[in-house]
Amino acid sequence: MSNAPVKKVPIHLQSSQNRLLIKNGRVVNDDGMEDADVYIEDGIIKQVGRNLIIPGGTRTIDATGKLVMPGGIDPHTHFELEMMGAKTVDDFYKGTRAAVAGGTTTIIDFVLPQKGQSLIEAYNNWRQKADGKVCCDYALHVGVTWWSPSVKKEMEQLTSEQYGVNSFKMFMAYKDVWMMNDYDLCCAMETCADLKALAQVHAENGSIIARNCEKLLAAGVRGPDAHQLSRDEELEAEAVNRACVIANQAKSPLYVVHVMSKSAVQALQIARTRQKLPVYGETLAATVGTDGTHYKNSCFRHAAAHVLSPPLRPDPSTPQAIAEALADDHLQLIGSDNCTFHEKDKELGKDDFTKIPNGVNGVEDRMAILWQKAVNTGVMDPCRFVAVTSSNAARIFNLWPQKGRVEAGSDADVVVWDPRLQRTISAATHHHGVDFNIFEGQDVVGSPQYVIVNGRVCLDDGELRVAEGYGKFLKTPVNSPYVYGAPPAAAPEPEPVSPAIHTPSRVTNGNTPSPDLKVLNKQLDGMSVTSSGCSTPTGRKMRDPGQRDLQNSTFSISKEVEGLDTKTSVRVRNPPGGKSSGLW
Ligand SMILES: NC(=O)NCCC(=O)O
Ligand SMILES: [Zn+2]
Repeated sequence: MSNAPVKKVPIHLQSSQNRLLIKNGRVVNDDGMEDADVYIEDGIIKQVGRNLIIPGGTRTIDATGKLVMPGGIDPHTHFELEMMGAKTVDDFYKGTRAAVAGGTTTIIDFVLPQKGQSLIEAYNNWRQKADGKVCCDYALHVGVTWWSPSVKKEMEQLTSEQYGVNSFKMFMAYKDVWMMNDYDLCCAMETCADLKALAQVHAENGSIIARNCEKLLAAGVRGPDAHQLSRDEELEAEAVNRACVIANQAKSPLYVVHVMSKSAVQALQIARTRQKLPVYGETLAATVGTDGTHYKNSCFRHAAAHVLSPPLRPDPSTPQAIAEALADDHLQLIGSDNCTFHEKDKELGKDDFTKIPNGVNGVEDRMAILWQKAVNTGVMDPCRFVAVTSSNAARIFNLWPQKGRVEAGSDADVVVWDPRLQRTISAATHHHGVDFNIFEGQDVVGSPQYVIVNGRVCLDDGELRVAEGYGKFLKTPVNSPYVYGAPPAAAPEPEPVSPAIHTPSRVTNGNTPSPDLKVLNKQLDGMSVTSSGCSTPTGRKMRDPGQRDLQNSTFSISKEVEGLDTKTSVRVRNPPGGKSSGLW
């Protein structure tokens, strides 16, 4: 495709796309699947069901054999970020273009102020960079990279309706740049709790990393492989534990961004047993889709392209373990941390690994990689896939059910997913600005065929037709019911906050499985064509022993969806948190 951006097309000029019917597909939400048609008008899902009455002139997409899912929400991107003396290649146009190509229809980027800089000034700067360029909707987290009474005041301002921010990220690494000490971290988390915003942390022990870097450089160890050596799993796990302790002391819920190792997942699990408030864990497509063996590649370009923090782990069992942690609700979301740098920028660290700009791609391939590694292998069912790629982010950041759900009244951000579509990931064909892809050469089965963004068909039978500036900024209100609990009802005691967090094992979408669910799921296991794929309370797809591979399995989504003349709709149960009431 041409690199020239398509300028925004006013919605009233897109008449043929104002009304859209997606027919014969299987609708997948995080709590169940049903065979249903989806009717969209003026950017909103108007009806979901069968035998819908549709106005003439409506465009129809035939989704026979396809899954109809909420568009992905990538909770972690860095578009047009300046760091370590370089600027990311993917700006808000190229980045969101790549996002849409892969099935993601909302991204949440990070405003990262310099130490001493006004948070509001940085926020305005980000809005300026993004507003005219985004091809899909976006929201913003704001980094708290230093501490003072003015920062506290600005956090309060940012959570107002005017700015619409409900999450703040603190760094425990990047010493002397963005890192906060424990005292300041505690103050920032207390402020988040007071404001009913969500505290996020980059969890790595930055002081010890700095010391390790000094020692490695002094010993003449200067190549990209030293990046991982300077910040091993122990330093991530220690920081995860410390962040949980501080959050507990500050009485704050916590969201740990990019959990990259088995040790860190374990630290999260242990901390949750004593944690008073929710702790969420996000991992990355990079962690599930590749590993740290690439740091040993003799080509500097190749090794440096994989440098991000925390790093990919050399333990080859990590990707599978992380996919399982996502399936079992030990982790709740998968993001990309998309932060791409040109070769010439990575070369800033040619003779000193500490100067390699940190970051990798992932916003485009996040969904296909997880599908390939977790759904096709039987680790996760399609409902859990929707939960971790979309709905959980919508709930946590208080965008649900506007986003993250295929339901009447929700925004028409919809993906028609072809579970049989085969392709090979490559920098030659991806839609990023960067010329390297960390998943290069990987074959995936399952990708979007159509991507609908606010009612507009932006990926049309594989043809990307995004429009620059078409997306809008999403204000995220504080006091997410999912994080802070629904407002108390009249008589009964309020529900405990987010059961997902307190019962992290064996659940789909954060719910403790009830006995009847287990029975239901057992029955579903025996059902073929029309049954829900949400067949286990763990989120793992039921399968017969030895049939882990979707392509070789009797569980064939495509086969199941095709040729149906009857419908079985299975709703597993209502999601926690209830419907979001916090939207302004
Ligand atoms: N993750 C990374 O390596 N780069 C982006 C900045 C950050 O999130 O740490
Ligand atoms: Zn990041």
